[in-house]
Amino acid sequence: MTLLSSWCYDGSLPESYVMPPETRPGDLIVPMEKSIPVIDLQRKDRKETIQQIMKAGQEFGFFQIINHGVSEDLMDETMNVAEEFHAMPVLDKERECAKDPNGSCKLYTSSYVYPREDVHLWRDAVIHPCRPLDQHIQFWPEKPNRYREVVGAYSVELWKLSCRILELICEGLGLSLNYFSNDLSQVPQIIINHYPPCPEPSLTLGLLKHRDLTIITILLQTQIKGLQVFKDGRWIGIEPLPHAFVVNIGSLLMFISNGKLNGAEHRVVTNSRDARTTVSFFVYPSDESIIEPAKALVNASNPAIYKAFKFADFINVSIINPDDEALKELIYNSTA
Ligand SMILES: O=C(O)CCC(=O)C(=O)O
Ligand SMILES: [Fe+2]
Repeated sequence: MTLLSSWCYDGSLPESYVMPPETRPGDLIVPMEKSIPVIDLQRKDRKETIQQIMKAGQEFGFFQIINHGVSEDLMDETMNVAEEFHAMPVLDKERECAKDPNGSCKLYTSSYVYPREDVHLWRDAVIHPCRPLDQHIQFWPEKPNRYREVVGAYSVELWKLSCRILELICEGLGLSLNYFSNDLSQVPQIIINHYPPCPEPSLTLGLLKHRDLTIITILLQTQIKGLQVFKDGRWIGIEPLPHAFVVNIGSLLMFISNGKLNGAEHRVVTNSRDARTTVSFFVYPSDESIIEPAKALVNASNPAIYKAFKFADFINVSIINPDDEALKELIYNSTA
């Protein structure tokens, strides 16, 4: 396998990474002043916290959380292990990700569909399931040495944090607090993204404009900028805050909330100086889960914007056999 991190340091930007003008990042300096809300989860007033989350979820689809209860040491250790993983030689990374005969741990460059891409993305990634931990941890990398110990502890904490955030969102939406405690949130995955320094950051991207195909995503980043959110027709940079998490609403929660929460579009720009590593916690449903606007949010004056569909069918038309028309047909309720 050719990973970006194994060849990119001495090269110029190959043609296959040059994006068409309309998708290029263009301005690398984007405003931070209107950046996304920062929400303190330790505030005493639960109602206030919920209101802040709902407002941020509607306006930006993104917010940062501080005082979230995950230890700073664990966050730092997780980032260290993530950076060490991507710094290993390609053959080591391949070996460490090949422990599951069913391929649950995936190492790839650009996107899942590299061979089908017109233009490649400037990132490498590893993704694996993390729950229940004892069913998956034996297939995770054993190098760097502390990978399993640290990422295992991290995924347990992030699971708890995701449940807490989803409960606050349920309360904000007026859904029962356990709305997501069934199949809808039971298959989280850890993804470690790595964006090496890029020779031509203005011509390519680490990730194209997208919505996460998740319920929510919780992102750990460092002080190195790169993530941008699309709001009101322009890009806004997400300012790195030490030991904060960036939380975003995924498309599935946009469907379930019948559009009340915004699954915001975002992208990743690269830079020529620093490698950037991020760790995302993707909250996913099981393949068989039915995604649909919550019944409590739909009535005669708020008809369902979206149809009910199986998560696996959504993944199929979004990623496996991407087809825009089939996707629209699957998700939109034409009678609304
Ligand atoms: O690396 C980042 O800043 C964002 C990653 C992301 O958007 C994703 O993994 O879906
Ligand atoms: Fe994303």
